[in-house]
Amino acid sequence: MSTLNYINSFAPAKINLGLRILEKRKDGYHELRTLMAPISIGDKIEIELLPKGIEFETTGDFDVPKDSSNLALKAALLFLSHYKLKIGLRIKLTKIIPPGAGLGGGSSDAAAVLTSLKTLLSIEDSMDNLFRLAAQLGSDVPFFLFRKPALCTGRGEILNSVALPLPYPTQGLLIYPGFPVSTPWAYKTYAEFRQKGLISSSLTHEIDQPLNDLEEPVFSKYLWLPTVKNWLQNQFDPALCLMSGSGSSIFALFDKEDPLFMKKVIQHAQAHLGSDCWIRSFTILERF
Ligand SMILES: C[C@](O)(CO)[C@H](O)COP(=O)(O)OP(=O)(O)OC[C@H]1O[C@@H](n2ccc(N)nc2=O)[C@H](O)[C@@H]1O
Ligand SMILES: Nc1ncnc2c1ncn2[C@@H]1O[C@H](COP(=O)(O)OP(=O)(O)OP(=O)(O)O)[C@@H](O)[C@H]1O
Repeated sequence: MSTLNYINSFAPAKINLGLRILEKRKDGYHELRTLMAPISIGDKIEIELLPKGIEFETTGDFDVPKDSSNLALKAALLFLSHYKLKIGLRIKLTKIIPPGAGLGGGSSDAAAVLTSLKTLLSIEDSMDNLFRLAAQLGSDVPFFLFRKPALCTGRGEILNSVALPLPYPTQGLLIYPGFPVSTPWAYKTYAEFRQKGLISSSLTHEIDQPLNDLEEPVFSKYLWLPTVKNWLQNQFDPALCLMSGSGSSIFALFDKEDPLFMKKVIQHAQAHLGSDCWIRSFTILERF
C-alpha cells in the first residue's frame, strides 16, 4: 500500500476530428472509425482515502448526478468491487466540461478515477485489465486511459496510435449551445434515417474524410446547431468545423496560433450567438 492518501487529477474533454459510422452491429452498438483528441478544457477529480464509507461531492460550472449514476462514482465502485477492496473514499468532482455536449466529460471523469485509484492504492495489475474495466463503463472511457490522440474503432474502445503532429491545427474554439443532446437518441435516429435511406453522407464519401455522420440526424432536430456551424464557417473560414461526437457542441480549428485573434473570435461569437452559448478557446493536447 502506498503512503499517499490524496490524489488530484485533470480529466480533459475530447473532440472528434471526424466520426464515420460503418454499420449497426448485432449488439446494438455502431461500428465506428473516429479520430479523437484530448483538449485543454477539463474537469478536476480529487480522491482521498478514508477508513470507511464512500463520500461523493460535485461542484463547478455544471450540475451532474450525485448518485451512483455518476460515471465518476460508478468507476470507483466498479474498481473497489473488481479488486475486492474494503477501503473508504472521499471523491470530489469539479465539473467544468458541459454535460451531454459530445465532449466525453463523464467518460473522462471515469477514466481519471480508475487511474487515480490504481496509483493511490498501488494496484500492480496490468493496464490491460484497467482498459477492460474502462470499456465496461462506456465506449469512450478507454480513450481517456490512452491519454493521447487516437483513431478509435470497434464501438470506440479499440485504440490505434496516430502519427503526430495531427494533420490539423491545434488551436480551436468550442461552442456549447446551452442544451444537451442524448447519445443513445443520436445513434438511434441515425439508424432510423439510414434504414429509410435518408442519410446522404455515410459510406458515399471516403471513410477518412473529416465528417461527422451524426450531424445529419442531430441537425435535423436541433436546428440551431447547423446555424452555428454555418455561421462559424462563413465568419472565420476555419481549417475544420464539426459537431463533436453526438453533439451538442460545435468546434472550429484555426491555422493562426495567435491569442489576440482567438480573443477577437470569442468576443465576436459571444456578441452574435447570445449569452446562452458557452464559448471557450482550447488547444489540442498531444499527451496529458
Ligand atoms: C458519440 C461518442 O462520444 C463519440 O466518441 C461515443 O460514440 C459515445 O460514447 P459513450 O458515451 O461512451 O457511449 P456508451 O455509453 O458506450 O453508449 C451509449 C449508447 O450510445 C449508442 N452507441 C454508442 C457507441 C457506439 N459505438 N454505438 C452506439 O450505438 C448505444 O445506443 C449505447 O447504448
Ligand atoms: N461525471 C459525469 N459528468 C457528466 N455527465 C455525467 C457524469 N456522470 C453521469 N453523467 C450523465 O451522463 C450524461 C452524458 O454526459 P457526458 O458529459 O458524459 O456526455 P457526452 O460528452 O455527450 O457523452 P459522449 O461520451 O457520448 O460524448 C449526462 O446527461 C449526465 O447526466
